[in-house]
Amino acid sequence: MTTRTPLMAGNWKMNLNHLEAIAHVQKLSFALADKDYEAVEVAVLPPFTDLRSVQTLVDGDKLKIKYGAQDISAHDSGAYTGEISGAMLAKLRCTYVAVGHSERRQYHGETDEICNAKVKAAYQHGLTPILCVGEGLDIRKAGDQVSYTLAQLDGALKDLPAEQAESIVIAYEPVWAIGTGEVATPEDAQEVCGAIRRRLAELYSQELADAVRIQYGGSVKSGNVAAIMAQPDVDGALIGGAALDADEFVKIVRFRDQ
Ligand SMILES: O=C[C@H](O)COP(=O)(O)O
Repeated sequence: MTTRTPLMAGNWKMNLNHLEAIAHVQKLSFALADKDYEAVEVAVLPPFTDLRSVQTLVDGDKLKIKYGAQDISAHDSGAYTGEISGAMLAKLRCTYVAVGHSERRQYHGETDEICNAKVKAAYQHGLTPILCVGEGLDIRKAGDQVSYTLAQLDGALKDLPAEQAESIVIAYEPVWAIGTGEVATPEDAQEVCGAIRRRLAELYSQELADAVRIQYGGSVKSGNVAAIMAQPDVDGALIGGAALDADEFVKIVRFRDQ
């Protein structure tokens, strides 16, 4: 049985400017100790404009916290106004990049095909994608959450070689639970995260499926994280609102103490 190190990643969304980012990461780094990093991988996903400041702080103080971006262009360079390439993120020494967050899908029309191109762009530049999948409320009410989410997974992983897929992180985020306070039950999270792992085994191999980390995201807080993390196929969380409060985020990282 593969041991998967949990990944707790804070997605700041469009919050905290570069000065606030420095203060926030400093607060996290003062609070987190070596034993936290031994038990859990900790990452933050700030806005693009914060990344250089976060990089300087992390490099300068040799912090163990990882960081990444919330999006990546499917293109390498050129006339794509407003976009940020994988090469630019790699130059900032990002580890992770979120791909296909439901807010990108909803407000920016990102399809599974675009997510597939972005996942490939991330690997091309040595970045690890955190691929977000998950159903909306109508799909959940119809009981189609597993088939819907697996179709998103299939689309985003199309033609992705096993050597790349083995390091991907999948974030299962039911859209109805994002920012609503409506957290999925631990059983809801396990149902879909378990199905994702079985699909990875079908698409690749059991060994690869056992190695991939699958996060849950959607109204995760210190008060509910332990029950979610107790599920066998949940290997971490993608945290939005609660990641903006450093004390709360640290408590989530220390989910075993809750
Ligand atoms: O990326 C994070 C998710 O969208 C969850 O956000 P939330 O914790 O505010 O519900």
